[in-house]
Amino acid sequence: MADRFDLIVLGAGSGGLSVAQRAAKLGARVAMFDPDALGGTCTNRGCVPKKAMWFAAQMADMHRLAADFGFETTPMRLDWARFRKLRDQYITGIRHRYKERLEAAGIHVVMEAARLISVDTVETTSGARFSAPHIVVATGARPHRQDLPGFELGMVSDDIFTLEVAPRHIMVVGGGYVAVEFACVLRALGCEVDLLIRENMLGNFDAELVAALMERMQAHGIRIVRRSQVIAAEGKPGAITLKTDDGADYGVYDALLWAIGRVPNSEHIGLEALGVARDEEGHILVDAFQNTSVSGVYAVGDVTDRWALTPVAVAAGRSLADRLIGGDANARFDDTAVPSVVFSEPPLGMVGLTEQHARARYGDDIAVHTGRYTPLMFMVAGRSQQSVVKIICVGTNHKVVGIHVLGPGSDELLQGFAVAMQKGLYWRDLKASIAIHPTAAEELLLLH
Ligand SMILES: Cc1cc2nc3c(=O)[nH]c(=O)nc-3n(C[C@H](O)[C@H](O)[C@H](O)COP(=O)(O)OP(=O)(O)OC[C@H]3O[C@@H](n4cnc5c(N)ncnc54)[C@H](O)[C@@H]3O)c2cc1C
Ligand SMILES: NC(=O)c1ccc[n+]([C@@H]2O[C@H](COP(=O)([O-])OP(=O)(O)OC[C@H]3O[C@@H](n4cnc5c(N)ncnc54)[C@H](O)[C@@H]3O)[C@@H](O)[C@H]2O)c1
Repeated sequence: MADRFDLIVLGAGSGGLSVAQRAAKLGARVAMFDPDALGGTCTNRGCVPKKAMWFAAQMADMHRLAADFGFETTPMRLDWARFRKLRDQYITGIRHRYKERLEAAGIHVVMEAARLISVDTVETTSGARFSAPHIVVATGARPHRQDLPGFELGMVSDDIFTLEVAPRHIMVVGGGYVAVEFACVLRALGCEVDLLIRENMLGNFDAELVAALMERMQAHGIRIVRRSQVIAAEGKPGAITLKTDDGADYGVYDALLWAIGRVPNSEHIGLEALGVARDEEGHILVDAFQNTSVSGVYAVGDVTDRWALTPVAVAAGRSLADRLIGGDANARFDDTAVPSVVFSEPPLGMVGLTEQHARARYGDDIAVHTGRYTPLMFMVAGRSQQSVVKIICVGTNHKVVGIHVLGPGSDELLQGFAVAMQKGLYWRDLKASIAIHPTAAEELLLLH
C-alpha cells in the first residue's frame, strides 16, 4: 500500500521547494523527495556560492581601483580556505532554514531519490511507495560530461566549490554563463585564465554588448581563444595539456574547467514508460501551465525546456500550486520579460529581446538606442573603461521590447526596468522619468 498525499514533488531545489511550500500553504498534504541537500543547485552548487565568489572578486577589483583613487594599499591575498569556510557556513544556514520551514509547513520530506511507477505513484530507492493525484517533476539538471579522452582530468562547475586552493593557471572550456562567470571571477582572484570558446560567447545576449564584454575580459588579462574545439585532455592532475582541432599548443594548465552546458535529470525516473514527452536533449516538454504530455504529471525548473533560472523555476512552481491546489484555473507565470544577469566583470544584464532577435521578429520596424559612457568612478581614477546601454523599441508608439546593460551596477539596476517592461514600457515613459544623478541607471533615461 502506498501512502497517499495530495501532491508529490520530485526534487527539493528552487522549483520543487516553491511548489511544495505554496501547495502546503494552500492546505495540501505534500510529500517531497530528494537524495541530496535541500536547496538543489542554486543553494548548494550554483547561484549562492557563485555569488559569494563574485563578491570576493569584486572586492579584489575594488582594491585595485582604490589604489588608482590614491589609497595607500598593500597587496591583498584571499585566504581561500577561510573564505570557503565562511561561504559554506552561510549555505549550511540556508539549508537549515529550509528544513525548519518544511517541518513547520507539515511537508513530508524523504531524503531519497524517487521515480514514477505509474501516473499517480512514485517509489523511492528503498522501495517505499507514495501516491497522489498530482506529481511534479522538479529534478533539475547536472553539468554535461562529454565522452572525450581525458575528460576526467578536468572539473565541472560543482567541483569549483570544493577547491581547497585557487588554481594558478586554468583553462575554462565553454562560452555560456558558467564559463564566463568563472573565468571572470577566477581572473579577479589572481588566477591566470584562458577561455576556449567553440562557437559564440553568450549566444542569447545582445551581440554588441557581448563583444564589449569580451574586450573588457581580454583587457583584464583573460586569454580568449575562439572557434576551437577540444579533442582530448592529456597529462595528469595538476599538469594538463589540451589537444584541439586547430592543432595549437596552448601550454600546460594546473586546472581545467568544463563549462559546456547542462543535462536535464529526466532519465531513470519512469518518464519513458509513462510516455512523458521530452526534447532531443531530454528536457521535459511543458505547456504554459507546466502540464506535461501526461495528465497528472507536471514539471518545473531546469528539467523543462524553459529558461534555466532560479526565479523562473520558483514562479513556475508557485503558479502550478495555485492552479492545482488553490483552484485558480488560469494561474501561470508571465515569461514575457524575464530579466537575466551574467555575473561577469563587469556584469551584463538583459531583459526582453536582443537587437538581433528584435530585427528578426520586427524587421525595420525597430529603433535601437545605444549609449557608451565611462562611469564616474573610473573617470576619477583616470581609467577609460566604458559601460554600454541599449534600448530597443518597436512600432510607431515606441514600445520598449529590449533593455541591455553592461557595466558596474547593471546587475542591480535592471530589476526596476524589468518590472516596468512587464507592465508595458514606452520610450516616452523613459523620457518623462526623472533621473537619479549621478548613477549608472540614469544612463538609460539619458539615451537619445
Ligand atoms: C554554477 C551555476 C550558477 C548559477 N547561477 C545562477 C544565478 O546567478 N541566477 C539564477 O537565476 N540561476 C543561476 N543558476 C541556475 C539555477 O541554479 C537553476 O536554474 C535552478 O537551481 C533550477 O532549479 P530546479 O529546482 O529546477 O533544479 P535544481 O535546483 O537542480 O534541483 C533539483 C533537485 O532534484 C533532485 N533530484 C534529482 N533527481 C531526483 C530524483 N529522482 N528524485 C528526487 N529528487 C531528485 C536533485 O538532487 C536536486 O536537489 C546557476 C546554475 C549554476 C550551475
Ligand atoms: N547568472 C545566471 O543567472 C546563471 C549563471 C550560471 C548558469 N545559469 C543558467 O544555467 C544554464 C546553464 O549554464 P551553462 O553555462 O552550463 O550552459 P550554457 O548553455 O549557457 O552554455 C554552454 C556553452 O558550452 C558550449 N559548448 C557546448 N558543448 C561544447 C563542447 N563540446 N565544447 C566546447 N563548448 C561547448 C556552448 O556553445 C555554450 O557556449 C544557463 O543557460 C543559465 O540559464 C544562470
